[in-house]
Amino acid sequence: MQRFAFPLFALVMLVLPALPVPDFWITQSNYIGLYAIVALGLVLLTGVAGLISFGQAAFIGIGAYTAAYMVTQTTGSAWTALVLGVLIAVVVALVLGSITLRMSGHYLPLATIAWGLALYYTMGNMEQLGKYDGILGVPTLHLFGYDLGTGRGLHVLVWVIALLAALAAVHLLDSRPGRAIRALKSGATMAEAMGISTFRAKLTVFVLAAVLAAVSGWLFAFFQRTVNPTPFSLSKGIEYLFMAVLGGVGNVWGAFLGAGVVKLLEDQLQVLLPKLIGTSGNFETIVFGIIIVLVLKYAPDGLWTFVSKWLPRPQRKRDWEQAAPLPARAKPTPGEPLLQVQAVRKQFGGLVAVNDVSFEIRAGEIMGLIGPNGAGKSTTFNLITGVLALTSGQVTYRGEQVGGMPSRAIARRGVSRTFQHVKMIPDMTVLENVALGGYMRGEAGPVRAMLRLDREEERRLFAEAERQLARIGMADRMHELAGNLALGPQRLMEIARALCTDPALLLLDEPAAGLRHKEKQALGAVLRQLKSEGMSLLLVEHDMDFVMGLTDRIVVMEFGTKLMEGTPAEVQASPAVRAAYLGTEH
Ligand SMILES: Nc1ncnc2c1ncn2[C@@H]1O[C@H](COP(=O)(O)OP(=O)(O)OP(=O)(O)O)[C@@H](O)[C@H]1O
Repeated sequence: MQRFAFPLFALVMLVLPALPVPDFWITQSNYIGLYAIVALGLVLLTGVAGLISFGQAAFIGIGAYTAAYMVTQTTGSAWTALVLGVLIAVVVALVLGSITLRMSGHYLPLATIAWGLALYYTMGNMEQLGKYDGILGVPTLHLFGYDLGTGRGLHVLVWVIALLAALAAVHLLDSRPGRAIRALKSGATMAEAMGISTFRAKLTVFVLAAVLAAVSGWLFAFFQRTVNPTPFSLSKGIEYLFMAVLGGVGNVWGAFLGAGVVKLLEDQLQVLLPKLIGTSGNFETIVFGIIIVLVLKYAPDGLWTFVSKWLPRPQRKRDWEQAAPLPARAKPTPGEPLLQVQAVRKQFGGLVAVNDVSFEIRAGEIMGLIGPNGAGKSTTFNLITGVLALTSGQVTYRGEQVGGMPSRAIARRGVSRTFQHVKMIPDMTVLENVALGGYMRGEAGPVRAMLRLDREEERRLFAEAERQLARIGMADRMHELAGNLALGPQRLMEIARALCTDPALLLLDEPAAGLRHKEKQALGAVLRQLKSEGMSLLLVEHDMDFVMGLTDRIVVMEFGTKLMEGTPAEVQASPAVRAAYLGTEH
């Protein structure tokens, strides 16, 4: 059914101008199309990537003013203005994004507010742009010698662009770069551990949203045929955000629903409210405020959830059977020194969480890292994988100094990991989550993805993801949503995702925590199987039976220091370990 929904919707919107509908309908539909293009950018930016921008209206202004200025004040064509407007928006987005996106928290929203205000006053004070009166007399658009006008002709162009943008967004979200963007919301740590530059992914989506807004602004100039600062103010920027949130920020089609509902409701309220209240004013803003509070409370994912409930979730077609395998790295020979941790230290203010700890892992062995709560095991893990910066000490992997490298650089060298608290994208399938691990082994970028020129690589990634799921015995669950899995299968899925990175060393942070007895046995079998295939493993684990039965050697930590290192038998026999770890006396 969903397969037919898009062509049907597209058909209706494209033939609408040819039907004997009132001109008013066409005008409304033009507005909805223009708004939806902007809201689409916000769905990607806010809904998918979790970044908030109040400055989208300013990017629309860039597109609109560039078009209006060029066609009225210069000999430049409307199409040159489109290219230039988009270019300016890209440059502004790159500058704003480069400054703010490396920083966490509220820097981006604040910067977009400043940007929205600055552009509004710049537009309103520039003589060349007609100050607050703006630029009047923008001619209509011509395409192939045909005058598109401001009604039915332009409607076709507006909706072709809106629908193509939606299709491109759908394609992007179902691709290698799209999965990277979708991973942003779950926090940077997991994405970076999969080799993703989260900064680049954020910048990509921020620029994309700016481009969509600028294109909408370009259309807006020829639709209104006059351009002034009011439609590009900060309050309009908030209204676009409102459309995306109301429609459903997590879904491409939510942008269309949000744009439609806001536009139609706004018109109705503007007529109705003055009659009810007896005086005119922008009362619809108050009603919108109330609506958004209600929607956020009762349908936090927006109104689209009420529509999507009725649409079956399409299952991915398994078309990767013939796909060529992904390139794999040369594996170390068994016994080769793989990881050397030399006197690593981590201080958090006055607390020494890891105190000059040293150990070595050789290729093909399973090493355990144990110790009481707070001993510094997870911190040691984070130092090895580059999540935390070393205070001092060295980490050498296959002869190369990796201490101090960002975690994605370490991941690229073949060190992969799972997390103490499972980190995944709940609304993606198990297969897609695991394919995220293959990110470093592909190269398709956003443009290739939007144009659907990445399908061969996607097939190879999915074939690899399925192979890794089969390796841990979960291939039959690949189409399930990851968020619907119980904790045990989620932990196994994380291992499959780590395996999909083609690692030579796998770091597992409490893989058996929360697992039932049978699940632990299955996990033990999987890890033994991996070892027999030459994989090297370092695991932090609290379950003593699990560790003792599985590992070749164990490092015991206590209060941030290394207490001892030895075989499971030696560790079990050590009175010092018993005292420290099991809380018994010597
Ligand atoms: N980001 C941080 N800032 C300040 N202190 C931290 C931070 N991370 C860890 N610590 C402290 O460092 C010490 C070691 O913590 P860590 O999580 O490495 O221990 P652990 O051995 O993994 O414990 P558990 O088994 O409970 O996970 C603890 O005292 C912890 O409170």
